[in-house]
Amino acid sequence: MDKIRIVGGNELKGSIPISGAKNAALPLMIASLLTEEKLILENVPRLADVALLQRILGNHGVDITTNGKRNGDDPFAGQTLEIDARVIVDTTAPYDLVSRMRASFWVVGPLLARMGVARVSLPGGCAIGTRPVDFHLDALRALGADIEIDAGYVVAKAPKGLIGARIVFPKVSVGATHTALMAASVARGESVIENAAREPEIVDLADCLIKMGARIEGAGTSTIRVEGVARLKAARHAVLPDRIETGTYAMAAAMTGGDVMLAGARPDLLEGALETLRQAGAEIDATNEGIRVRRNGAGILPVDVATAPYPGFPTDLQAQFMALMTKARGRSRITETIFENRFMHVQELARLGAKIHMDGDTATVEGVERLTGAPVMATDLRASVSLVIAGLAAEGETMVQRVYHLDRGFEKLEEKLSGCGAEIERISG
Ligand SMILES: CC(=O)N[C@H]1[C@@H](OP(=O)(O)OP(=O)(O)OC[C@H]2O[C@@H](n3ccc(=O)[nH]c3=O)[C@H](O)[C@@H]2O)O[C@H](CO)[C@@H](O)[C@@H]1O
Ligand SMILES: C=C(OP(=O)(O)O)C(=O)O
Repeated sequence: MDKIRIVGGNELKGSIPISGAKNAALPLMIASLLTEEKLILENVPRLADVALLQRILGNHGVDITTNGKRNGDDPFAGQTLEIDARVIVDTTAPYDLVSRMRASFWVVGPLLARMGVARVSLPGGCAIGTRPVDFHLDALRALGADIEIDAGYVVAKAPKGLIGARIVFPKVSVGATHTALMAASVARGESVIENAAREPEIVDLADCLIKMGARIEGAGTSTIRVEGVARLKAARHAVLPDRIETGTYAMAAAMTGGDVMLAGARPDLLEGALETLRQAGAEIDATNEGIRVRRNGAGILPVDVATAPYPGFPTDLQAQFMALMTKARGRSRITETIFENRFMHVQELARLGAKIHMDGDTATVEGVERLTGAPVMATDLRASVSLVIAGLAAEGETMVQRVYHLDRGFEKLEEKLSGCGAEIERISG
């Protein structure tokens, strides 16, 4: 298994290109199942999750062509996928594939809507909580589906097609909003989705569905109205920049000090998190090129945060922010309100000398003067990158093990950071 070796202490200086968003690319690829015509997606990140979803879609009969790289191409440019779901040969998404990635479960909505039947294994994904799928299933039931659980599989049937309905989510769910939006787009009649997630990735999916001919209003607000259409057609869409990758590198720059341009990043996608970073002492400026992050001389200030659905502080940046707070001048409190078990980075950060006390859903972090390098274990995607951020500021060598978690969501992480002066390398094995 590969490891990442970091020798901490260098300031980050330079430019980091921001990739397309994993959490938008995945539902966009899945939306291809809704049409017999070709969906062309640009700016798709090269990630393990994207490759796995290509395999899952391939299993359903979807044909995907990827543009190759030519000499002289920007090594960080995203890929273009031409996705052709003209024929669906199999409506089963098997356990061995779906159990490895949460988002793959979302094929259930489009398969059901288009084929009238779907058999999809219950999902896996980052082990950060129980993560049930009841909201997805209730949304599909509201649209007229008959759903049973059989031997670990969701078996959904709607032989006469889905019918528009009012769907009220009891709690904000990104994935269930994706499911409802995709299924309602081709249901008969009008649907209203209430308490919908407002994340930018929902807006990106809605924008692409609209290009495909869907009639959707209100994406980005809590109430989304969808007038179902008989069929969707070909479209071309570019995936929006990854706000979590952006926030992660912004925190890395705030942690090490220095001056970094996050090229291609969109500040409007993470205003709340950037404001929190400003309070922590980082200077942040939006420019034509992206977001410039600096921290010169002054130390890191403690800031309390609680995660919340968009536009609140993202749970996907909680671990990275905790890493930053380990070196703050004072005490901060970090509360996780979305997932009940998203603190696995705490004991690993402690190996580097961080002082963190847990009480229920809140971590109290006592900033320390110095962190010291140590062997640590990546436990999930964002937890892993929090260890990288801490390692960049720790004295001596940090060896991050189980980096396959990182490869799910961070494209060319070592190249991007070493390009800004970090001492970081992958050790294959
Ligand atoms: C691939 C992707 O985009 N993953 C993101 C997505 O995950 P995901 O879509 O899985 O997360 P949700 O927004 O659905 O989860 C929010 C909360 O709702 C609960 N819940 C969800 C669905 C359901 O049927 N029943 C239920 O109880 C979850 O356990 C959790 O407590 O949004 C999360 C919250 O921003 C992010 O951390 C993940 O990175
Ligand atoms: C939790 C995440 O991914 P997933 O939902 O695929 O587990 C994430 O992207 O941080």
